[in-house]
Amino acid sequence: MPTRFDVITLFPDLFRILLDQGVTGRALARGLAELHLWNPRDFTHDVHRTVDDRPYGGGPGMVMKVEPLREAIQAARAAAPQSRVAYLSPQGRVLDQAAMLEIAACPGWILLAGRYEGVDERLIESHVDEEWSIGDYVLSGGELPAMVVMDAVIRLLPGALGHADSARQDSHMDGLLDCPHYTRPERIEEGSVPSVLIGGDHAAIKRWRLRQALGRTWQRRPDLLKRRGLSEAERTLLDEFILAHRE
Ligand SMILES: NC(=O)c1ccc(NC2CCCC2)nc1
Repeated sequence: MPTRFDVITLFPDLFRILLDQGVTGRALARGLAELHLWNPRDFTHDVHRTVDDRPYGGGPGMVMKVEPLREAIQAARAAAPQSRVAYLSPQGRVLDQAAMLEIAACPGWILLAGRYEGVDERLIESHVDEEWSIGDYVLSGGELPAMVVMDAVIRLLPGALGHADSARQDSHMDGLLDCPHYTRPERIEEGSVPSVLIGGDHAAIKRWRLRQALGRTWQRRPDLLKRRGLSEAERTLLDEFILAHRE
């Protein structure tokens, strides 16, 4: 059963990025996921195809009107009855990898990408199920956040990645930062590859990678480590890392 994304956007062409290449392009081409685009301008009924208007109370910029968005959402809901509606905005729940796993578990999402100063609050209150943010910063549209969510979610779908394991080994998977990566040649002016990775001791390589992930998380994102907690074995590996990295 493919995961279905219906995106409501004034700029559908922006989403070619997802369709044309990479993991998302292949997954969409293979039907692991579906992408449908709905332009609110197609749901206007005036000669000027008006989707925005001036804000009540004054102030700069424009606000997206309720009616075109309501009709676009209703059309998407009719096409995707199992989908929930999510609005991308800085006022939303900030998403992390755990949230992406939750999102990936649902059959489909109708993503509302806003523009201008945002959408009329009555649309959000009446037709939006969830509000999401990809981080605490302001963007000129909800399209890039929508694509960020779709990219993060699609790569979690079974079969989306070449090697099933690579999704699980993604950084921020099981709450740790990623270990360092190396490829040929083994020796270059920038340095050499850690010898453990050259040998064939797969148990040692697995331990080294976990030790590095734990150590880097401890060094760079202690907040993640605190939230995650450590097993006895992980505690030992982290202690080894700290001992080896004391100044
Ligand atoms: N941090 C975010 O996820 C985010 C989402 C939307 C946005 N801008 C949009 C919201 C309505 C008009 C432009 N900026 C930031």
